[in-house]
Amino acid sequence: MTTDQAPALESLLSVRGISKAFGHIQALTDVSLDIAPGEVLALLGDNGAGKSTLIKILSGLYATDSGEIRMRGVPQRFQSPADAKAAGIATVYQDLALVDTRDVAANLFLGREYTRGPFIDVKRNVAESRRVLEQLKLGHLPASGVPVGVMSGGQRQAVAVARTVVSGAELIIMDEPTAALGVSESAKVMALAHELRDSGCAVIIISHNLQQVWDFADRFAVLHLGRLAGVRRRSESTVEEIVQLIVYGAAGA
Ligand SMILES: Nc1ncnc2c1ncn2[C@@H]1O[C@H](COP(=O)(O)OP(=O)(O)OP(=O)(O)O)[C@@H](O)[C@H]1O
Repeated sequence: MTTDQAPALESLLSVRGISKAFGHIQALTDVSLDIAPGEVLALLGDNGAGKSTLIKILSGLYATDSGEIRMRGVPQRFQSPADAKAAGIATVYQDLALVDTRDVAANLFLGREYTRGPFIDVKRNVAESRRVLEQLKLGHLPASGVPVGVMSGGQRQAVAVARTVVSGAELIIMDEPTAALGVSESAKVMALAHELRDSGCAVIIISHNLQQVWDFADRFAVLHLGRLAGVRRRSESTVEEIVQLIVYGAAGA
């Protein structure tokens, strides 16, 4: 049995001994986890296992009761989502938070547009958007002229992910990215995680669906009743073992 806690490369994010309670409910107990640049980690667990709580802590939405978060070895104290963003962590929630009436370029650069004097430099924003879309192998998406509201679920997800790249994020957290998607769109979104990884970002994907993430994640971290039940490298584990961790909190149970 492998308990592959630390990745081979130097950690980008290092979480040590995180605990969090809501009143009498202990949502997380002593969770420690590492993720390296260029790695895709799937965060798995049954309903109520603590996935959302952990992600909200990493996103600066919840404070921890105890434990430590480091980015590139530097201790962090997130008091707001802005703090987590400033540390290089971007989270794509299921609502995607896109402006449906605006095009891709407007969404990618919302609030950080290139300007020329007092005006938004639309040409440059579109050109930079094309560059980011190409980088993520999303060159088929129109950078301008088409409101994102008319795009498919998978395309909108891709736009939300591309926006995290524009923001300069190093760790991108995707919260159930395929929950509302069909099989082929899901596969495209998961492939996008590989593009992020290949560009040196670290990616955490939260999922209920092990089958969907199995082929795409390098490692699997399983939460069970608020505790880290195990971390496994895909190359050294099986679907059956991960399912046991999810359901029973232990392999070979
Ligand atoms: N804001 C909150 N107030 C009180 N209890 C909470 C709160 N958020 C989460 N919990 C509780 O903490 C535990 C962990 O919940 P969490 O949402 O993190 O799990 P999850 O793995 O994301 O589950 P799901 O897959 O159903 O979203 C659960 O018992 C949940 O009821």
